[in-house]
Amino acid sequence: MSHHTPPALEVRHLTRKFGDKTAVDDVSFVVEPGRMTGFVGANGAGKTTTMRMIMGVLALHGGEVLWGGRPITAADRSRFGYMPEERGLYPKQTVIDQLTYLGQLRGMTRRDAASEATRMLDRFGLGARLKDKLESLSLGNQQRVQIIASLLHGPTALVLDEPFSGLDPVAVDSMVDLLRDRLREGVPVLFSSHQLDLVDRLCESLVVLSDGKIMAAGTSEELRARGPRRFRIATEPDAGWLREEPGVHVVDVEGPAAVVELDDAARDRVLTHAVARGLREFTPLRPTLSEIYREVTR
Ligand SMILES: Nc1ncnc2c1ncn2[C@@H]1O[C@H](COP(=O)(O)OP(=O)(O)OP(=O)(O)O)[C@@H](O)[C@H]1O
Repeated sequence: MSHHTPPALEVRHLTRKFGDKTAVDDVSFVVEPGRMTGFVGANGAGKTTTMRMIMGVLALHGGEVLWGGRPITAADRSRFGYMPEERGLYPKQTVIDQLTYLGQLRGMTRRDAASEATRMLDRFGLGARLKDKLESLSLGNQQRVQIIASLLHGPTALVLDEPFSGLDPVAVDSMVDLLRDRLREGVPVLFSSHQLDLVDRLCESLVVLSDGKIMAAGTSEELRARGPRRFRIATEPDAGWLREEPGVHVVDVEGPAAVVELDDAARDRVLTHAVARGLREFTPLRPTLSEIYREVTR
């Protein structure tokens, strides 16, 4: 096989209505290869609907889905890994039979599917539960099996609807390990989540949806560069004077230290004044993705 850039997953002007309501409204974003992209937004923002359209289980009312720059095909989608919101496994079947069967549906041989499923179950701490029925597992463990089902066939892209919900921190970490294997091979990963702290820790890119519309989309760096810049400024004996400075929004001040938002025009002037007042510190702060999320959905 020739070495080529792995494909990106892209949606352009995606639109979906339910009756009078536009659940997804002209949504465009790119999930870059090898990148964990977090998909966040309040309940009902349209994340599940968007993911269903990407996977072709829900018809598009406008826009398109592209894979590697071309309109996506059913064959492309069949190589994706998808974890739908409704978890569709069979409670009465054993874990290993189920995963083997799902692997075969995805074109694996019985033997490959069984050995890969066993390997992944081991990594997920479920090696001893192979022959147990799914319904005898805790919900968190059922969730792990569901995750393995979406990863078993070495998918070319991953679309995961709330994959971490209900997982304990250890399970989250082992899942992230499994995902990183795929990311290293250039697989784009889109996952929705309500857990902003997790998104913060895991994602290089973020897509923020609100009421069906894109509020922000891009890499963490791009999004951080967009908002107002925050600085920590310390001057002796106190930093209260910053409240009087034009172009400065004081977020917090305590004795000699303050956290402020500055526009570029104010920065040099504030620095000059700070030096005149006994400068101790003038440090740019990196907002977390959670802060960016709150900023763009405010
Ligand atoms: N089959 C449907 N019929 C009618 N309305 C629907 C249907 N599916 C979704 N909707 C509506 O579309 C909007 C978006 O729903 P969606 O499930 O995509 O949001 P979400 O961001 O995934 O929310 P959550 O975080 O709660 O899962 C909601 O207002 C929802 O009620």
